[in-house]
Amino acid sequence: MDASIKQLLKGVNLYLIGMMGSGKTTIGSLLAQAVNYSFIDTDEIIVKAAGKPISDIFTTEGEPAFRQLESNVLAQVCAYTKLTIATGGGIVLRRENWSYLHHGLIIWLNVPVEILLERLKEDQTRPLLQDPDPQSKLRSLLDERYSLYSQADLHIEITQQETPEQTVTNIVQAIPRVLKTPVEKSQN
Ligand SMILES: Nc1ncnc2c1ncn2[C@@H]1O[C@H](COP(=O)(O)OP(=O)(O)OP(=O)(O)O)[C@@H](O)[C@H]1O
Ligand SMILES: O=C(O)C1=C[C@@H](O)[C@@H](O)[C@H](O)C1
Ligand SMILES: [Mg+2]
Repeated sequence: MDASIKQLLKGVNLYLIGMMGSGKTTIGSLLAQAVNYSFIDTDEIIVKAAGKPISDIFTTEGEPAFRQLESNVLAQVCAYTKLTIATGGGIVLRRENWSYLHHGLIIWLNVPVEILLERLKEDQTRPLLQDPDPQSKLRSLLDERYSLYSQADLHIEITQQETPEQTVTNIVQAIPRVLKTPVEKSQN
């Protein structure tokens, strides 16, 4: 790892936000390795704790119950440092979650709907995408959430089919632009 990134980050957590399929889980794991952090995924923690897949939680307990579990997990993880955290696509929806996210550096993976659709066309694990018209569903979710995702500290625009490794390189190169020191971040 580049020693200057380590000095700059000072253990501050990296939160990946963005739409389902934007690559938070895939890229988060690689980004953690790149900056020598541990990796966690709020969706995975919820699935392990509940003992059932997210689609089952949505069906049996409903989306509000899932959102509460998500906030509980986020509240717990933000107490730790040196983490790269892949969040669920809807983490931005609750105002209280932002107070946790702002403990760290928030990175938005901004991926066009066409690419999301291509990645997720065979997917059955995302309950909100089990819709007769997944493209319109993704568009309306993105419209609803766009201004929320925009509140991230760092916007990573993915405009073409780039590899996860290229995206990680872009993120690592962009971090110094938004995080000169942790003090500056807290003053923004
Ligand atoms: N360049 C890429 N970057 C990231 N993911 C990619 C890329 N190309 C293809 N994928 C694939 O896209 C799919 C969705 O990625 P991933 O599960 O990481 O998204 P996510 O943002 O964590 O979604 P969710 O919010 O539903 O958890 C995966 O199957 C992943 O392998
Ligand atoms: O975008 C969303 O609302 C979701 C994304 C996934 O990460 C999961 O958290 C769940 O499928 C809901
Ligand atoms: Mg994920």
